[in-house]
Amino acid sequence: MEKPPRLLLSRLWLQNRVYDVTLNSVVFAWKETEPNKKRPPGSSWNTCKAAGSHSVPVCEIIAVQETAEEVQKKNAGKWHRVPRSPEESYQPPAFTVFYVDRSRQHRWRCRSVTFHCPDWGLCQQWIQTIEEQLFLLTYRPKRLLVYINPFGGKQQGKRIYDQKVAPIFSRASISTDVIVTERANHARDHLKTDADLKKYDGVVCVGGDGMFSEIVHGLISRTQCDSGVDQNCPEETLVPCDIRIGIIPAGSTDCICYATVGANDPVTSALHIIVGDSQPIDVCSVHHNNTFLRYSVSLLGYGFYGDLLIDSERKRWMGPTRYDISGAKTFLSHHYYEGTVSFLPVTDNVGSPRDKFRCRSGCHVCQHSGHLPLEEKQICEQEEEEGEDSVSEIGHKDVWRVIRGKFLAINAVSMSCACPRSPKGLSPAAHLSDGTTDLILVHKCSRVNFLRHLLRHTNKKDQFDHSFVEVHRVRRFRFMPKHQEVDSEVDSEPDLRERGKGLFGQICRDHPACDCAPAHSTWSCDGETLPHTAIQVSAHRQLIKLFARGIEEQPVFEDSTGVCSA
Ligand SMILES: CCCCCCCCCCCCC/C=C/[C@@H](O)[C@H](COP(=O)(O)O)NC(=O)CCCCC
Ligand SMILES: Nc1ncnc2c1ncn2[C@@H]1O[C@H](COP(=O)(O)OP(=O)(O)O)[C@@H](O)[C@H]1O
Ligand SMILES: [Ca+2]
Repeated sequence: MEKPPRLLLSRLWLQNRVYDVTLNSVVFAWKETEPNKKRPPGSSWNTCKAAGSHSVPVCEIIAVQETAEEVQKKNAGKWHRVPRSPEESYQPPAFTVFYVDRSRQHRWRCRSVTFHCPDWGLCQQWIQTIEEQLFLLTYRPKRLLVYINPFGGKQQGKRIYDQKVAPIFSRASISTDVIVTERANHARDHLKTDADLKKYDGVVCVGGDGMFSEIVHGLISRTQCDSGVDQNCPEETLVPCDIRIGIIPAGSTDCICYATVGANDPVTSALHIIVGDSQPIDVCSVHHNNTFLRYSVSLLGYGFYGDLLIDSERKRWMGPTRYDISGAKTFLSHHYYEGTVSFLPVTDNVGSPRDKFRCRSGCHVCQHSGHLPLEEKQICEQEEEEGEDSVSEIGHKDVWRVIRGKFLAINAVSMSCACPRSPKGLSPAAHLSDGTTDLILVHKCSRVNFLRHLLRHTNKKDQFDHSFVEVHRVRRFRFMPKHQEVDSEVDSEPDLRERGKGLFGQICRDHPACDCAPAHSTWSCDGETLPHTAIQVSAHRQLIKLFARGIEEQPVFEDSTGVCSA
């Protein structure tokens, strides 16, 4: 491949060493001319030999600025920067380049490198040329609308934004309008009706998955409303949202951030926003009959995760620990729920949920998964009673399958749902933007087996390799709880049944003589509960876009001598 023409080449100092520094439209690079030797006073700039080199893609440069001469001074026991005094030794004009540096575990850091120039004119020429190249990166955001949930996670959202994110946005010359939310659904309602979205290149959410869900609901509803699309119709093809969303993780699970970037780190996310990354994401719409309920991007869970969520909401004051306490309690209660799951398996997809390869940056499965219209397909229902061999219609395209059974958990995940609690996620091979969701059915089994299954979310073993677990990649599915199969009228109102109270009450649920337990669970949808248990779900391919690029393959680390943290 032909190299792009060089824009600048100069011999400059970096920490008293001499470097050949080059810039073309793709790469900014510096190569030490004589390693491990300081430039002797009065020596020529042109007598040094080539040695170790460093390079940064132009698209990963954050900013360039003229460097005011500063020195580190100790005052009252603390080091701080002060301008050089005229008596201090002469330092030539300098410029600093801020750029993305990859650290461990998919974390990005903003590094800087400062070059001293022999004259003022050359320094200005470098600054101007780099700025011109950055100006050409038109996909980078310049104006952002930021929503901060001050109560998400450990209630650190505001501090995280002010201390870690705002300074890098300002370094990258991004202007922001910041709204600290005052109530639940404040961000959603503002986006739906009030926000002047034309003013912005992106919306940033500082909070957890629940807060992100608010932003998603606001933007999707606004887009459908502007396009005249009826969200209540389950068969509608939804219009994708143009504006990208950035997530600064400050919540309890942070799975959407983790599964799209590979880390729940505010600085990493801020840098992905600044460089203008774009990652399309699938969204599931959830309906009850012809009524729209919610959108789901991460986990739509019935049984274990639904019960866990209900319990954890009462413990919100505990912060993220609430999920561990409620997780243990829900595990002990060991509820199973009867019902019927019908689903439309994907037959034309490149991937499967049992694949060993993962959805990563530039994923070919996501790029090549075609978009099938969602109109009703041929329906051929077959019943598969538990314990019997299932007879499937192999080779038959777009056939609905029906599974009636007793389930400990029914989970639908449109992405892996990797998070710090489960670094590989609920469905490790799920794809961010292939237009499908992975439907995981955990049939009734013993507590010990269920624990084995749960533990596998935290280690390298395959969590689907159990006789009581099945996983299907689907475009659509439906669920009908058993108690509503006979009388579908029951579900015309939201479920308001009283649940068994307390841990003991829940454990008694399996005892036939005890009538204190509910016949159904509650759906948890990205951390919110749904008012109905009978639902229809459709996956919508690439409905929203994030400032992310998918998880990058692990980089090779190299020592960046002469480079310091920003
Ligand atoms: C014995 C060890 C068992 C460990 C099992 C761990 C499996 C964890 C999988 C977690 C998947 C999380 C999917 C994401 C869900 C979020 O949308 C939702 C709301 O998040 P937030 O707004 O940030 O609070 N979080 C949950 O539903 C919590 C799931 C907690 C699981 C322990
Ligand atoms: N100012 C606020 N007061 C109360 N609740 C809020 C506020 N702003 C947002 N929320 C709600 O808080 C819930 C949890 O937010 P989130 O940031 O996801 O934290 P967590 O990850 O801890 O659940 C979301 O459902 C969101 O609607
Ligand atoms: Ca998907």
